[in-house]
Amino acid sequence: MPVPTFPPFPDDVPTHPLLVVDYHLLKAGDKNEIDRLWEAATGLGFWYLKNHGTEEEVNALFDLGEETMELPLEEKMKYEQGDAGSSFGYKAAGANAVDASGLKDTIEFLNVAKDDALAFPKVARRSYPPNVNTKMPSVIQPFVRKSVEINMTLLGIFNDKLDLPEGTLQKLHSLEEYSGSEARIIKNPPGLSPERMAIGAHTDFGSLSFLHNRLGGLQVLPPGIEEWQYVKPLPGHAICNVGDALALLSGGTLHSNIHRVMPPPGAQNPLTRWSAVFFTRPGNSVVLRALVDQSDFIKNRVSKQPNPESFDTGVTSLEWFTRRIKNQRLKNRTGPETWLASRGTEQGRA
Ligand SMILES: O=C(O)CCC(=O)C(=O)O
Ligand SMILES: [Fe+2]
Repeated sequence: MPVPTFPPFPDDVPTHPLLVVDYHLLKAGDKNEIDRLWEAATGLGFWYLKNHGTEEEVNALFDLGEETMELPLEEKMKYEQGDAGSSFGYKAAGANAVDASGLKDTIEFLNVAKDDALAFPKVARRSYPPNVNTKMPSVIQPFVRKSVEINMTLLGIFNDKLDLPEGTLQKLHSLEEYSGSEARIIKNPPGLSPERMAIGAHTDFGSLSFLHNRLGGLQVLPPGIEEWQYVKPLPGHAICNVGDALALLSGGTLHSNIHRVMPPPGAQNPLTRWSAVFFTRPGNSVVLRALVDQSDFIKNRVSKQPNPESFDTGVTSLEWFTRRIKNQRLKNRTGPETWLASRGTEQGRA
């Protein structure tokens, strides 16, 4: 399908510029580009990535998303993620809270585990709608493979910069171990008030997110700033960000920034908003603690943090991830404390 054109992103809303990082140059080992990535990842923790070569895979995933979300709700609900804290499968609009008051989210999404994508036609973690299975080899697998390659390249660069023994971060995100890594396709319906939160303020649970969207709506709350600012989508540019797991492993060197999703602003508001993401998360057994024993750089960094003890969570990636997902679900809500129990490294900013 040809890529449609959209009304322009408005020029009268607060917008936060991100550094643009060129994936070709990173692959070629360009020192300036590597330094720019490092600046972005240790600063806001968000950057644009160009020349990532995943355009076709992303367009195909958007088409599959449309096809899937058009299925009757009853059919989609057969593949629902459930209330026990597993992320894989379908999530209906309104199943999660967007804030402590328990206001409902407005997005529906489908998450496909990287373990299922790579094991297909074997079922590793759970089942998916038949149309998704049909497109697993032609759409999901290619998107997952390219996303994994890109995020592993970024992890390799961070590994060097953090002075970790060769391959340390890559091993903690091994493809062989089951993990929470997943591909996600998100739909937010059109015409909602620009003030209506679609996804509440959060930090991402895992290590690296590789995000694609066409319309505005993503907002960040940069450190030291009290106003939410939009991240403008740029054609052909992915938006990448650091999540909690990598922030913890790196002793806070890499920054997991709080963000949320609003309906598209301005002339884009009447349109359905789609986004596609690949989340790279550590293997399920990885304990989320700063890698102080493997890097003096990280050890030194943690010692200078106001709360060094917060960099040893004592829980595994699976436990971290399960707690956060479970407590976002409105079915599990008892009161504002449930929302609080879903929080990550936001440091009280949400
Ligand atoms: O849709 C977006 O632009 C961002 C989605 C997001 O933050 C998430 O799924 O964690
Ligand atoms: Fe996110």
